[in-house]
Formats: sequence, C-alpha cells, structure tokens
Amino acid sequence: MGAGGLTFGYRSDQPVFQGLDLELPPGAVTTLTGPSGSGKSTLLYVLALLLRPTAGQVLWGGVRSDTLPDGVRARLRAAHSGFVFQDAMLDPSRTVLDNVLEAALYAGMGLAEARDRARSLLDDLGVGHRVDHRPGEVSGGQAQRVALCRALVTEPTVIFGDEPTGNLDDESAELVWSTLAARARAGATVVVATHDLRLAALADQQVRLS
Ligand SMILES: Nc1ncnc2c1ncn2[C@@H]1O[C@H](COP(=O)(O)OP(=O)(O)OP(=O)(O)O)[C@@H](O)[C@H]1O
Repeated sequence: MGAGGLTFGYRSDQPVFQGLDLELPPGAVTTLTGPSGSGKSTLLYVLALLLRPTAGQVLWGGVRSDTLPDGVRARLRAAHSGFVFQDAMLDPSRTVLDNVLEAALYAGMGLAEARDRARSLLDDLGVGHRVDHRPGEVSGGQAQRVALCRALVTEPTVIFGDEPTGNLDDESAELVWSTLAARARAGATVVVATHDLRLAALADQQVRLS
C-alpha cells in the first residue's frame, strides 16, 4: 500500500497534512506517532478509503483506489482490510460473538467457518469467556480486544489500528501487539496510530506527524 502527495483538510483552508508520500510495505508494522491532533486518525481514515484525500492518491496493491465509487471502496475494505477504531465502535445491541461474526459474514464467509474463527480469535485475545455478553457488559480493554478480533476475522491483507492498545494494561497491550506483529510476519500490511512510544519503537517503520 502507498500514498503519494497526500493532502487532506476537513476545511479547505486548514490542511491536516500536506504532500505526504508513504510506502506501507506488506510484512511490516508501520506506526503513526505524533501529538494529539496531529492527524494520525485522519491519515488512517484516508489510507483506509474512509475519507477521500483533498489531493494526492492512495494506492492499494499498486492500484489507485481513493477515486473509486463509494460502493467499490466499501467492498474493497470488507474484502481486504480490517480496522480497529479508537473507541472500539462495537454494535451495542449484539453479543460479542455476533459483533465479530458479522464482519466475516459481510465479507462473504460461511457461517460455520466464521463462527469457528471468531471463537478461536476471541479465545486467543483472552475474551472467549465473554462471547455471550453485550459490549455494554464488558470492560473498555475487553471491548478493544473484541474490536481487534472483528478486524482480524477475515484474515485481511491490510490492518489499520487506531490506538489499539489505548485502554489496555501492559500484559494485554503486549498480547495485542504480538498478535499484530504475527499478522505482519504472515505477510499483512499493519498500520497503527499510537501514543505508546515504547511499542512504536518495536515497529519496522515509524511515521511521525507534527
Ligand atoms: N470530523 C472532523 N471535522 C473537523 N475537524 C476534525 C474532524 N476530525 C478531526 N478534526 C481535526 O483534525 C485534526 C487531526 O485530528 P486527528 O483526530 O486526526 O488527530 P490525532 O493525531 O489522531 O489525535 P489523537 O491522538 O488525539 O487521537 C485535529 O485538529 C482535529 O481537531
């Protein structure tokens, strides 16, 4: 994945970032660091095709993707990427298991496989005992790990994380980090916005926004 001359502003007179050139290689973890408000989340949204850049381009697999129609970008995202949002953004009306399952079903996976993968991931991330609970009945750190499971269940080739360890104790943060690193070792492109400089130091590539 890459980006060239990437510029974005929520208002045309106030760019959040301007002229960014980035190469986000498969098989590597790239971290986005920088002070609060420097544009880490915004950059993730643009790279993930959730926001269109004001100028410049986003390439997925070498193909220009930011200009594709909304529906095509949505299908690309579902088929190839997973996104861990800063505040988990789970559906409060569905169980933990269903939140993870839904992402797999939406991407076209069969029910039995989706259920097996979801359960196995939730177990791996230490939240397997909460499958029948609603998001409102789990802790912030548990919800964040469920959100990671939802992002990983389709085995995406690109994984975006917005502060995926923000609510976690050291042990759970290590678990999340090693899970993301393992996905990168298996060939995924992993892009993570983080304030945790200790974890960022372990990344293969760091991009600092100012
Ligand atoms: N929806 C929006 N409309 C207008 N401005 C926005 C919007 N979202 C973010 N901004 C502004 O864009 C800038 C970048 O915000 P962004 O959330 O990307 O920063 P960040 O580095 O992720 O911050 P944090 O570390 O606090 O999460 C900030 O000045 C913010 O106030």
